[in-house]
Amino acid sequence: MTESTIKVALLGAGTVGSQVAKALTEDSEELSRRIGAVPELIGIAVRSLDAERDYQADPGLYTTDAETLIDGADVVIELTGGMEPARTRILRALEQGKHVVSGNKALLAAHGAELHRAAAENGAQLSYEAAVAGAIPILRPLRDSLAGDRVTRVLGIMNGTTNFMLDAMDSTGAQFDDALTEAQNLGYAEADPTADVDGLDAAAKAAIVASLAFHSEFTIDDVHCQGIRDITADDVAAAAEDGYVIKLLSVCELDGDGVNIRVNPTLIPRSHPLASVRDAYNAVFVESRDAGELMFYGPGAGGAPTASAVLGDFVSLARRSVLGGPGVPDSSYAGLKATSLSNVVSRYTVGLRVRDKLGVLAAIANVFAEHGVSIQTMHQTKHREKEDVEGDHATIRIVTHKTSDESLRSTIDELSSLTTVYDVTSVIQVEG
Ligand SMILES: NC(=O)c1ccc[n+]([C@@H]2O[C@H](COP(=O)([O-])OP(=O)(O)OC[C@H]3O[C@@H](n4cnc5c(N)ncnc54)[C@H](O)[C@@H]3O)[C@@H](O)[C@H]2O)c1
Ligand SMILES: N[C@@H](CCO)C(=O)O
Ligand code: NA
Repeated sequence: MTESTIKVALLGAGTVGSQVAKALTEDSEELSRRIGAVPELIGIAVRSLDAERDYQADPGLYTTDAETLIDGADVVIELTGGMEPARTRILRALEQGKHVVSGNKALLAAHGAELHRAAAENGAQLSYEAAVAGAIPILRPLRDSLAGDRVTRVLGIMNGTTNFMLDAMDSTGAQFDDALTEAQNLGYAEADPTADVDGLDAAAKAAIVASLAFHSEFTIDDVHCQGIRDITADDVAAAAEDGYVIKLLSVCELDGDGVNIRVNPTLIPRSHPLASVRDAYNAVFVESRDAGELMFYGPGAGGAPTASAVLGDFVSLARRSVLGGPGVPDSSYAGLKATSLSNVVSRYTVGLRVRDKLGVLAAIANVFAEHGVSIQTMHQTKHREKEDVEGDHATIRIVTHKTSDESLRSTIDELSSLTTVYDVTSVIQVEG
């Protein structure tokens, strides 16, 4: 019996694309057995034919003509990143009924609805497990395994770069910029790492997760997002002193008739399971009505781990294609809307640099009280030599009881206007 072939076009040969090219080349026989057809890598679209790559495939496979490559394929694997030309190329493939695997969370979080529609209209499959939490299977569990349950909340660490950086700052006292450079060298960061640092990568993932978990359409614009750019070595050290680590947390939860989706740095007690998520690992908790609490943990970034998720999608859709089945479109029947932060309550830690004189603490405590924000602990952590301010000054750290985002914001606004407060050095949520 002659086996059929599945023609694969790979777009991009960077950190992840190289590893996918390697697996498609070296594991072809094993993949054939799993699929029931022979995967044939027919070409790799690149920007430059003679760039250095982590894996060098057959030189004849590289091409700068992505469109012709797509037109001759059965399956297109997009690993170039960014909006264009990735969007146009994926649409071109889907409109011809070709199946697509992508790891492009930025694109999915901006144009997911359009891509899903194109897939459904043309009987094509669109899979993107690699887009969220790297190697960790999280999208397939949300789409398939939990399809009969009701998810109420998803939260976790969904960006490897910032987790790597915060972990390095916590465990070795590394500086922000050095930790970022190392994360880039290890292949964790996006081509433009500001997407990682400013929380946009985690926000894109949160929008994708929320869409699948709550059967609705969310984009990155629905996510309240704060990155880690303002987190200093002092913040990390102060958190450590109090028994906390700082993590960039993503939360998607039912909020009345809608869904609240947010990303922000958060203090986590060292005893909390999320505190032990180190390096570029990710962890995602899913809470649902019937299953209760589920935890997914593993490598959230990096070439080979992410290639694992890409190949999982590829084998899965290729097998379905061999069996003759159409794709299973994502459902967005629920149509839930994103909510504002007004109902979100949390504890916060607030760092202040103040003039060190009689009555300052009382004045600060009074501002919190006026806005109905209850203080749990308040201490003067350090005296510093004067640098940019006149006279003695002190660093104050306050931890609040649970309060609304709105009350906290108005408290911070008023504190900032006090002449005795030089600056508000940090405002970070506290979990647990
Ligand atoms: N690196 C990771 O850990 C990781 C994890 C999950 C998802 N992703 C996603 O996977 C995708 C690829 O990530 P990466 O880390 O491999 O990025 P990368 O920057 O290492 O590789 C992208 C490659 O695509 C090439 N490219 C860009 N535009 C192109 C075009 N128009 N035509 C042909 N080639 C083009 C670039 O030259 C580069 O070689 C991105 O969408 C990224 O968000 C990456
Ligand atoms: N830049 C991303 C890659 C994985 O999606 C991260 O650091 O998590
Ligand atoms: Na994943």
